[in-house]
Amino acid sequence: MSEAVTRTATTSPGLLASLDPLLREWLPRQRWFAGKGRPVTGFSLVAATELLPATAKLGLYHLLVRAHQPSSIGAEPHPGDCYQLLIGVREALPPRLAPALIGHVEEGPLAGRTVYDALYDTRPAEVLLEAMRTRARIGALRFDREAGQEIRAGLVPRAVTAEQSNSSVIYGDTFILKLLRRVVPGVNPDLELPLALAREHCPRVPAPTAWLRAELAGEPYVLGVLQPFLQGAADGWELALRELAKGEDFGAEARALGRATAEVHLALARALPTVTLGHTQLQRLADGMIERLEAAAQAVPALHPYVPALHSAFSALADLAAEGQTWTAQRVHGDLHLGQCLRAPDGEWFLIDFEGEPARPLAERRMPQPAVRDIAGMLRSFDYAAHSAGPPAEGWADTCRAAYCSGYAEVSGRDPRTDPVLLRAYETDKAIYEVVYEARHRPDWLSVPMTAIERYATTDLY
Ligand SMILES: Nc1ncnc2c1ncn2[C@@H]1O[C@H](COP(=O)(O)OP(=O)(O)O)[C@@H](O)[C@H]1O
Ligand SMILES: O=P(O)(O)O[C@H]1O[C@H](CO)[C@@H](O[C@H]2O[C@H](CO)[C@@H](O)[C@H](O)[C@H]2O)[C@H](O)[C@H]1O
Repeated sequence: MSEAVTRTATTSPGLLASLDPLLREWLPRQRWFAGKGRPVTGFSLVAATELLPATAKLGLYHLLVRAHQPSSIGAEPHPGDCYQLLIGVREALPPRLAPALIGHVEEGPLAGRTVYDALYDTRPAEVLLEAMRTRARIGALRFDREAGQEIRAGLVPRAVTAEQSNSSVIYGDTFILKLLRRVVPGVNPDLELPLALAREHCPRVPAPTAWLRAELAGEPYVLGVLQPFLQGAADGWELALRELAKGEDFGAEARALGRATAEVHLALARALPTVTLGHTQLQRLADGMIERLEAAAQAVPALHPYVPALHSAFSALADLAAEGQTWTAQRVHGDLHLGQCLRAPDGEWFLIDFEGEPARPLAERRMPQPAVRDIAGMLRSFDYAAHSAGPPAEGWADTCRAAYCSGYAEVSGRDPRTDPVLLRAYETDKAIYEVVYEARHRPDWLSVPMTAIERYATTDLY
């Protein structure tokens, strides 16, 4: 497949060829690399923009590269995922940048120089913030800032080193920039939903201050979002594990989280269209869940014995649809779990990361869905916490579940437990997603969702 390449005039055409052998080795080792388990057979350049001249002491390229990989057996041929890279070029790396090393270039325009992941370096990170501050247009890159939002010059950057699906830089404890790593064309919910919520004055989500986009072959790509940094905030996952380790209950926080989730859902339902899901749509929803179950069982054989029993959670949903049950669907978070909830030092909860499940197509992530989907994600997360450290703490998770649902009902007027079939279907679907996610990214964690799978396969609805 041929693809139009966008590059600024000064970008050398031999650049990608000279980086190719280094990227083949480096890219698959990154946590955010989505094509784990299949070799990278080559790259093609989607866009290249020189942000600092490579001839200088420090060069900087913004690259969008497509990684070619053989399709999984039986899967449709795929052009390969497109990744956003910020490549720094230096004579040699100072020791502080050693973990960011990509390699030493042997041939081509950068021969003899060292290239590295420049997001971890001060000057390149400053270049990005400055470009957003000044609403720069460089090559295909469009840096924008929300009207009325100011960015002070000179904020000092530091990269977030935690392993994530994307990569983030904090600027002076004032802002955090998330650079998306695997990028796809279209409207990205990670910018779309926080902007919509900000315009609804929803206080539970940090409002985007600025963003980076590209226009390539007539298609928009969201590449990054800058938002206020919640200084001193702790994420729900850390807090839950801390309370568990102390033998403390997390009910009050779970209730507050339920309230926060409902506030966000109500604001999303005001800001963006809602639809009623009738028989055909619910049947399609159940069919999609069944397809994912079957695909997951192909990918992770440990699921095989549970397939028939799990199937019944989805056919129960289809049965309700056939009886005439309907549900309202709206835009949702799409991948809600404790790690996506931040508690500020004053005790207020915020929800972040509206990208949805990164492995699903964008169009699917942007579809209105029953709000129960997010609730199921959080309930799974309490279960994860209860099973990830020490002996399983089932009672602790049950208290969290009940408190979270009650908190949600207090604000929304609807208790998720009044939809047990839908809730079970979504929890099962999420646990199946988690099995695949863990098998791919964190095999040591596989037993956590597998324990839930076993339970769903052998117990009735609550
Ligand atoms: N507004 C914020 N304030 C403080 N920390 C944040 C903020 N947004 C994100 N973070 C931190 O950055 C981490 C990664 O952000 P997230 O949007 O979840 O990215 P990813 O898609 O890579 O998982 C979060 O787990 C959180 O610790
Ligand atoms: O990186 P993202 O936040 O977009 O989400 C992915 O990674 C998550 C793990 O970091 C994964 O979440 C699963 O593990 C969590 C504990 O680490 C647990 O709280 C969640 O309930 C569980 O789903 C998430 O599924 C994945 O999309």
